Amino acid sequence: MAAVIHKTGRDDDHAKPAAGSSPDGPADGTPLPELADLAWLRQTTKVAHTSFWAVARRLPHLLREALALAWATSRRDTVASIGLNVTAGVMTTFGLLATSNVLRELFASGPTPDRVRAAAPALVVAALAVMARGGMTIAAGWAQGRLRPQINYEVESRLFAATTAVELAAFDDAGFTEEMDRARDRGMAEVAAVVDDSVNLVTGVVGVLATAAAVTVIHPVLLPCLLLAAVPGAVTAVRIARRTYLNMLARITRRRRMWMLATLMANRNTAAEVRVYQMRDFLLGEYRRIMAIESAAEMRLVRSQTTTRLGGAVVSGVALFAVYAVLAGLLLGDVIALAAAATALIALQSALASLRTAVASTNSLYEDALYYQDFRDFLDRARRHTRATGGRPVPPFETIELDEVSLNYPATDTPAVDRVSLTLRRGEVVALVGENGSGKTTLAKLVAGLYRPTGGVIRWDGTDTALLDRHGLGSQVAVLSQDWWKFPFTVTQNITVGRHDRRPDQPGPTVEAAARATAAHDMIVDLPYGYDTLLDREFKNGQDLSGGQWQRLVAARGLYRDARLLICDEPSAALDARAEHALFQHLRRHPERTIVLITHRLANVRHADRIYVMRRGRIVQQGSHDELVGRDGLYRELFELQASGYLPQDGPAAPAERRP
Ligand SMILES: Nc1ncnc2c1ncn2[C@@H]1O[C@H](COP(=O)(O)OP(=O)(O)OP(=O)(O)O)[C@@H](O)[C@H]1O
Repeated sequence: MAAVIHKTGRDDDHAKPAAGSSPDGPADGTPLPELADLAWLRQTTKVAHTSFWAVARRLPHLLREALALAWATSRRDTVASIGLNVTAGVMTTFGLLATSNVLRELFASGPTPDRVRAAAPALVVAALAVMARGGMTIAAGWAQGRLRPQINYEVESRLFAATTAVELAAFDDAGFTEEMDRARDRGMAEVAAVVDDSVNLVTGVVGVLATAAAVTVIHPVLLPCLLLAAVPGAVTAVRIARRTYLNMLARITRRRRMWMLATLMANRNTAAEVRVYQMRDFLLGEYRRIMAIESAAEMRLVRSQTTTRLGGAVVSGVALFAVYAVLAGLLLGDVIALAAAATALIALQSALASLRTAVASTNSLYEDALYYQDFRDFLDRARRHTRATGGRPVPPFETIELDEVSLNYPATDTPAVDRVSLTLRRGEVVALVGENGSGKTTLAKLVAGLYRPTGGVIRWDGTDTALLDRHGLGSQVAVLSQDWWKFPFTVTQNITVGRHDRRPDQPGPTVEAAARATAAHDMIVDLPYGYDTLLDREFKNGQDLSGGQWQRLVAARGLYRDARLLICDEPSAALDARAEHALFQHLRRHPERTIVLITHRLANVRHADRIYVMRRGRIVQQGSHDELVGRDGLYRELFELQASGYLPQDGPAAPAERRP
């Protein structure tokens, strides 16, 4: 399987459409290539990490890391888990040695009552050792149980601290999203399991060592017998774990598609469109097709696991038989006494039980280690996508200057913004206009600091923004985006989240003032709980708003933020005429505020200080409205097209047409 992956697992394979497929989908109805072929997996190098020796080499490091995590989470519970388990192991040794003494006394010559009396002290020691061992194992289990939720909490905090710190551009990288899914899907949950397994492994190994010590004291030749009995089970367990993980790797892309389809079929947001376009059969058909491939892969896995298990069981049986044969031989050859042989049998059972624990936890640890590696890889990747926040302090700006700024989205050849130079000054209203896909939103995101330019420099008052404190820079920016998220909070929270850390003594508009400025106040007080209404239908007493009502609320959030640079990307697309008028009244020139306005409704940019017209990522025209309308070019063409919609269609014919 690994060979196939290495042969075909190149990144450029991802971009190529499958042979025989077309923009309308695969002509023959066969599944999309990523559903069957591992080459579509982005993280193909993972497979190389799954060989037994690769994992075995990582194991000590992993154990150290797991224990360090446990230590950082709770020292007391870590010490208790390991300390109590190790002491329980020592009790095993005592118990076995005492048992050996009991048997020696019982098998000695002499009257039975004398033999029993002689064995009594050793019997008491053996009983005490067993009791102490049981008590300590239970206490260790309690400490381990306490560790688990604490570690889960720690790990979740680390993951979400990383996902919220990465740059926005990370989410355009499909590899990042895939790793994030994998880390959230299994990786995160397995970290506590790694700690659990590490403690169990230590416990199992201590148990085996304790038994081995007892057996060696009784007779050294019994030690290799123990090893012989253990090896086949360990090999089988590791092989099964590796297969399971490889299967998971192969399935991840299919599963992501299944989640995607499941979300489309069972989601309030998509329910209407699914019905309007009668997509039910289409979606169910796609889902079933992937399910069929998924089930076939599962069946293959179960079959191969069963075969491996069967082989392992046969070899284990033979090994155990061999151990008994060796013991019989030693007994017959008078190498060991009967009492020692009987103790060896008991020790063998105890050792096998400890070995089973050690092997089972090695097995789980092996598998969990692979998932845990996903979690760590994701954190590493997230770190690479995270910029240091610190830098020079950012005083309120006078000018923002873009110097030959470009941006290429990941894995694209054509720049979305191409060598753009412009200057924004405090108190100006600047408009970006152009046809769909011309780069306006991307340019606005660059100005807002959401993306770093891939070429050129952005300077705030002459300083490269890369050198400035990111938090300070972001706090001077508000964006009214054309794509907003319906936060499932109350109305008030939906507005105040725009500047949730504003202290009461700091200046800024009140919630109501912001809502009034965007004509949202009246509609809010009409809601059943006014400003306290929860905006999510999926919770009790939750309400939803219309598209335009949401846009008013989102605009109120942007104004509540009260930032020096306000970027408005289609802020009125869903607003009615009255709300639009109210918003644009508010977006007038203000001496302290710079406004970047993106809109297709050119009537709204007439009063802008400067208008930049974009085409294919470049600025092709600039000037005031009157200047641009007075010249031939894209702006006049777009403006006249829009204006023609307001001219009477059946009015008097144009002079040229009136001529006979
Ligand atoms: N996240 C992204 N990843 C890759 N390409 C993108 C991404 N976002 C936008 N693009 C591409 O960049 C180009 C510019 O897109 P942008 O959204 O900036 O255009 P726009 O002028 O704002 O369009 P519209 O008027 O439709 O909002 C388009 O070709 C678009 O397909």
